[in-house]
Amino acid sequence: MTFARVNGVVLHFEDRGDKARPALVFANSLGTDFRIWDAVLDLLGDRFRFIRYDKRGHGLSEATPAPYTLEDHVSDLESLLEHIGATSCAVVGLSVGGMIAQGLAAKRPDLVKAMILMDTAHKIGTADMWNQRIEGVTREGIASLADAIMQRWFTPAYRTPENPDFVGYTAMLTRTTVDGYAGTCAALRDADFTESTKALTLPVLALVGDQDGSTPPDLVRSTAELVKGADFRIIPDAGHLPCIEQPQAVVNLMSNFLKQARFS
Ligand SMILES: O=C(O)CC1=CCC(=O)O1
Repeated sequence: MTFARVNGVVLHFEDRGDKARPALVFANSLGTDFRIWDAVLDLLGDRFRFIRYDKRGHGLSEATPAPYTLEDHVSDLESLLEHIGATSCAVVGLSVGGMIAQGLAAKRPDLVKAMILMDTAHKIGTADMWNQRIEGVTREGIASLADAIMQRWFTPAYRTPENPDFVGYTAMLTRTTVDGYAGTCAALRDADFTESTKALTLPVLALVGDQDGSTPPDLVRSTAELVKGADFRIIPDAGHLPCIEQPQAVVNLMSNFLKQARFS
């Protein structure tokens, strides 16, 4: 396990593989930690340097008091990359992780050379929705929201108590700290990257599960359309976390894109 104090917070991260190889950086969604990328990393093999981390308040990273801003999350990742000496990378961002990717690409075009935006958008949800979520989590705990969240994360076929992976990922969600979860809901509530994402010029691939209940295909398509030349693909039989439900399809699309972007 590796930890570092950067930008005033202790982050848990992994920096795996030959540092001379192209660096792929993975940023997670709300209520998850970096283990959601296990299958994708296994399938990608050893072609890349893999950098993944738990954003503040998630996984084994420190939970500073809520609320957070998207700028906090962006600066955390920027500082972590500086700490480990990564000076050029492609960022793979899922959901709020995709917003972190967009924010970092806008802030540091010298650092982010390509981006894979997975089940994410330039703006996710409404202020009312996030305020209700913050209130629910703070008053009743994350477990009170787990059923509704799981319906957005996974397809009905995956979502059965007989599936040990489903049970495990539910535990991952419910063990997220209240500060981390509510703090990141506040960050999502207050973030709108429409203008900054429109100004991006790097290669972008946008992916989405066909049954994503949080950032549905039309929303992800509208984000891809903001960036000139961005590719948009729908992954069959997946909800909000295709890296878990359909890792091979994700890796096939990622590999083609990274080759075309000359990032492999
Ligand atoms: O909980 C959800 O609806 C899924 C989600 C929204 C933003 C994020 O990162 O995950």
